Amino acid sequence: MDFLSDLSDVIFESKLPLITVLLLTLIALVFQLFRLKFSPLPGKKLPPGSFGFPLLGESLSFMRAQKQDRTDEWMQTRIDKYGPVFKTSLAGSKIVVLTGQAGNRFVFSGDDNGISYNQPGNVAKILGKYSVLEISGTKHKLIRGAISKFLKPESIQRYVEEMDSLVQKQLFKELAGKDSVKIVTSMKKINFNVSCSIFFGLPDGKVKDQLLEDFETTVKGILALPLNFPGTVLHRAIQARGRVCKVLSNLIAIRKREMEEGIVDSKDNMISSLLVLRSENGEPLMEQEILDLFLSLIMASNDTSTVLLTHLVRLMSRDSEIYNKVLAEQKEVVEAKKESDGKLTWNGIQMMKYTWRVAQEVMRFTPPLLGNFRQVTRDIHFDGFHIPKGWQLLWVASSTHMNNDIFEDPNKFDPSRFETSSKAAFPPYTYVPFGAGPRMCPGAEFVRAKILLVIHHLITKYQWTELIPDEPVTCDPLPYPAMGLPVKLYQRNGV
Ligand code: HEM
Repeated sequence: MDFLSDLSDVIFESKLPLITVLLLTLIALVFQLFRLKFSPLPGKKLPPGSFGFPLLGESLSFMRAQKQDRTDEWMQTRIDKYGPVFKTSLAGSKIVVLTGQAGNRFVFSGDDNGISYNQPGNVAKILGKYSVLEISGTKHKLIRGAISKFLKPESIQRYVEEMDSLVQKQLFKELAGKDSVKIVTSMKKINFNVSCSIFFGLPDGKVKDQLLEDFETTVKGILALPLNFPGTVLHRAIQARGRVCKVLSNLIAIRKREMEEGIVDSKDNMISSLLVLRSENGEPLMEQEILDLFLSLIMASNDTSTVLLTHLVRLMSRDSEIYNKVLAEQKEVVEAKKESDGKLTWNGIQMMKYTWRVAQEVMRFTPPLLGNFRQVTRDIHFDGFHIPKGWQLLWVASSTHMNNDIFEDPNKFDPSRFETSSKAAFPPYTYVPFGAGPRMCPGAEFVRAKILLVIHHLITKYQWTELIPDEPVTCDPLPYPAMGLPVKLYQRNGV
């Protein structure tokens, strides 16, 4: 029986005391007998799979796999055993994992098909009920439209020079004069500072530094136990959320004033563009809606971009051929900048084709987000299986990224598979680091520009080597090097 294999996992690989294991065994046996006798859904064909232990489900083995960066293996074992659609139970929820092109297509197909985007756990408590991850229907369309307008290539072209000077300044602040740094910490700060300046027009200084600290505390609440009283992680997170909202609320008041005085245009930053937004009935957004939206934007953009940058830096310290090819391309951009007064323009970004292919291949191997959840809002069917209302769906990027029917020789790191000529080779819904469909990441172009600017300035000024060879990666829940990727820096001359 499935639960027996889970049990042996727990006994042999976990550090639970024997008495706990025996107690769990007993509960599991009683539960299994109960389940066989009183099946809750007679006659309905549920997806195959195991709910594991009562209460614990398969959470222990999943968490262990995450810690050891073996989540793909955890998924693959179940795909081999049950097929591309299987059920499991994680963190107290019944979940159907959908993998492969058809599974992805089903999840990504929309919000009105019995599948809603609302996120499980503490997400709504932390990001607020108006966060972009919670809203749906016309409100989602309205707000998503406004964010996308600000993040689309035409808009980025307007602020790319500002973004470039922000990246240079932040990189200098983080790296200048140091002979070693932790890449994760530095990249997180650079990402946060650049995004906050571009999105909200927030200047550097103590307020911004405190905002990052409070924001980090806020994010920790997402995975915390749902216990909200003084001393708990969730309580601290909710307090920190209050402080973040206060800073953002002050900024909103300043932007409102500036707009009234005609000092800024509604296109100048995201706050201004949301302040002029009107619903079908001509109603403006409430301040709480704007605040929740901002929190979800910072949340969605910061760690994901940091993971991508971190893995790019790590790869380039390990693979000198890729490092040299990226450097050669970036030297061409330095030459081209001479034609535009030393400024990095949108055209300069377009020249960084090879560098972006490397980033794309990094995201194929290590998608910054494993995948994402959906809620089932009414009984639905997929691939002949019944999925009851109240369960959750989980789509998983790596199950198509590492499939050799889709990607030739998937374990080979090969950026050339993203050359335009071979693009048609990937069927839709198979390369999905940014998701797909109406909820696809609206920040993909913004992140491309930001990542390329950081790599441009980093590689043309520095070389680096890892200080901890073979540092393991651990997913908590995003895949970061366990010790934060400390590197030794060498200043480069003459580029
Ligand atoms: C490498 C960096 C990034 C990756 C890999 C990434 C990936 C994703 C993924 C997988 C989703 C969920 C799609 C789904 O479940 O269907 C998502 C949603 C989202 N992302 Fe990103 N993202 C990145 C950077 C950003 C940035 C920089 C921003 C903002 C500027 C951003 C804003 C959002 C928003 C607002 C959503 C929710 C969209 C909606 O519900 O309509 N992301 N992202």
